[in-house]
Amino acid sequence: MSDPRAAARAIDALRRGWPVAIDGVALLAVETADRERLAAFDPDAKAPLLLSAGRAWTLKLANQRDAAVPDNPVLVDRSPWLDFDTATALADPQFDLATPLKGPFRAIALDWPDVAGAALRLARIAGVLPAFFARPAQGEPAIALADIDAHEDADRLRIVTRARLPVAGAEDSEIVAFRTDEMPGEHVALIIGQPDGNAPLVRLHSECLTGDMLGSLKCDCGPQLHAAVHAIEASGWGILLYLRQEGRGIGLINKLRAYALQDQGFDTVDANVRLGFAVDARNFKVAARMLTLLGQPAIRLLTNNPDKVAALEAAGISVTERVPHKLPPNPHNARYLDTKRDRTGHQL
Ligand SMILES: Nc1nc2c(ncn2[C@@H]2O[C@H](COP(=O)(O)OP(=O)(O)OP(=O)(O)O)[C@@H](O)[C@H]2O)c(=O)[nH]1
Ligand SMILES: [Zn+2]
Repeated sequence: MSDPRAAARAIDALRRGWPVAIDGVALLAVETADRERLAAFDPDAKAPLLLSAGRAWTLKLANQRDAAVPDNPVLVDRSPWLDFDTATALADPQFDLATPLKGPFRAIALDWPDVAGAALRLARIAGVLPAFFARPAQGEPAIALADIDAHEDADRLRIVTRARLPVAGAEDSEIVAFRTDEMPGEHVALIIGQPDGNAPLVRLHSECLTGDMLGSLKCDCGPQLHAAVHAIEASGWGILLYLRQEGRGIGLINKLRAYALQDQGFDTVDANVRLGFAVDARNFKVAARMLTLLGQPAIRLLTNNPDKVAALEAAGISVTERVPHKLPPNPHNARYLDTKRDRTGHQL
């Protein structure tokens, strides 16, 4: 039996700088550790460092091993000069340009690739940098791989409450709130208008605190959010899903780290890779589950992103039409939109 609460406890531990054990491997997150915690975790200074494929590639470590499988995590041998500060420099890309790294570093065989992948996933869910010291477990709070799967299982989402919610531009609207017992973010659906027998016009909007709330001009999220409400209202009826998948699923802090890298000149794709994350870490099964709970197996989708169509179709939702959702660029987001068109397949 998998236990999603075990994953919730592990995520909490990572954020507090406490070690966790996944299937017999003890892991200490570099970001939330410090010298004392590292010394307590690994008194002999032998524990190697686990890095994501993207981070290892950025540091030119990935090609030393597994060149054929560039998505694989990499284990870095614990040389005497790989102390806590150096590990931080390996984990955190913000200083890559300013501080040429010490070395040399050596990638060593990773006998537990599934555990490594699970650890990096946990880091993403916890919103910390994907880098860990690793050694055999010695009684740390344990989780199994299946616990992490259970934690992210979209089928655990359920409707908790619903209420009328008139919004600007769509007064005949109802909000429906969804959650699982363990996951912190509550997703919501705004049902705009009344079902009229036609497939609803649906928008999947991923949370963007900077764009949705602060009026950031770096992206197109704020204008897209408001334009979606108007487009759905004008279409007769439909559903806006507001998904708590900030920063394409890497969380606010890591998105802002990606922004800091963009300040150094990297684009939105390379910034995610340098941090050690997937370019898009969102799980659109969440959206499919919400539509299923709302009784909508066939929809028209408002998006420029063919991946969203494919992900919904793969999760059993029939997308009968893709409706473009383009907003005019501004001087601050023009490069971002160009990158989406040129590198992530957006139809812009
Ligand atoms: N990691 C990261 N996330 C970003 C960045 N800019 C915007 N986001 C997030 O991207 C999400 C919005 O996704 P977009 O890629 O803009 O658009 P999309 O939803 O994939 O596609 P459309 O449906 O066509 O709009 C939100 O969660 C934003 O917080 C960035 O530079 N880095
Ligand atoms: Zn945004």
